[in-house]
Amino acid sequence: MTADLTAGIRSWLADRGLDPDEPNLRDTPARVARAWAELTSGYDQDPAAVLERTFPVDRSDGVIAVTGVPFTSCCAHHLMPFTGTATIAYLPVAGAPVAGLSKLPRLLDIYAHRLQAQEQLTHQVTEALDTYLKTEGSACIVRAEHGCMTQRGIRKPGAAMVTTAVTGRFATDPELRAQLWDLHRGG
Ligand SMILES: Nc1nc2c(ncn2[C@@H]2O[C@H](COP(=O)(O)OP(=O)(O)OP(=O)(O)O)[C@@H](O)[C@H]2O)c(=O)[nH]1
Ligand SMILES: [Zn+2]
Repeated sequence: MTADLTAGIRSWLADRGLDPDEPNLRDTPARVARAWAELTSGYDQDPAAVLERTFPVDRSDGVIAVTGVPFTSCCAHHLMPFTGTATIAYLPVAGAPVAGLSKLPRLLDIYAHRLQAQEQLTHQVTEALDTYLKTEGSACIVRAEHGCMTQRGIRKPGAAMVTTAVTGRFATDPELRAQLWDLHRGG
């Protein structure tokens, strides 16, 4: 599979009228294959394993959030990068064990290292939180710039896509949702 990609890139360079053996291009097919292995490494990782390890806490009945989490992903439509930041939040069932803080960005990174639509990425994060932790709801807000929209096609640098996913009490309680947006804005 990696060999096919390497051969494909080499053939594309040649078709484009370039010399695949010139010094700057000689190792490019192998580099591209390595880069794509990294960009799609999330298919080999299990989100359940990330949230498996939890910790008991005396009180865990408020919103737990991590904000401003930078990420990079790749759009399934054009295979171009999209980059931005996310807010990830959940409301644990009172008294339930909580996940380690770093596990929320780890969860995002697993899904981001798959070929994505931003809406899907956003929902996959909340689905995983609700599936693998005891929550009364979860939320994810993603803001990102898509290379396929900023560097080619319509070419609108600076235009960002914002997507949200809310479940449980975040979906039904307006006060919680307002609190979520305050947290997202850094309040
Ligand atoms: N909803 C959504 N659309 C995306 C995402 N990433 C890329 N796209 C869009 O995918 C669409 C693909 O549209 P097509 O018409 O098949 O492809 P295209 O001719 O390259 O379209 P243009 O980008 O408009 O030039 C484009 O409108 C992209 O902006 C994403 O994460 N979510
Ligand atoms: Zn795209």
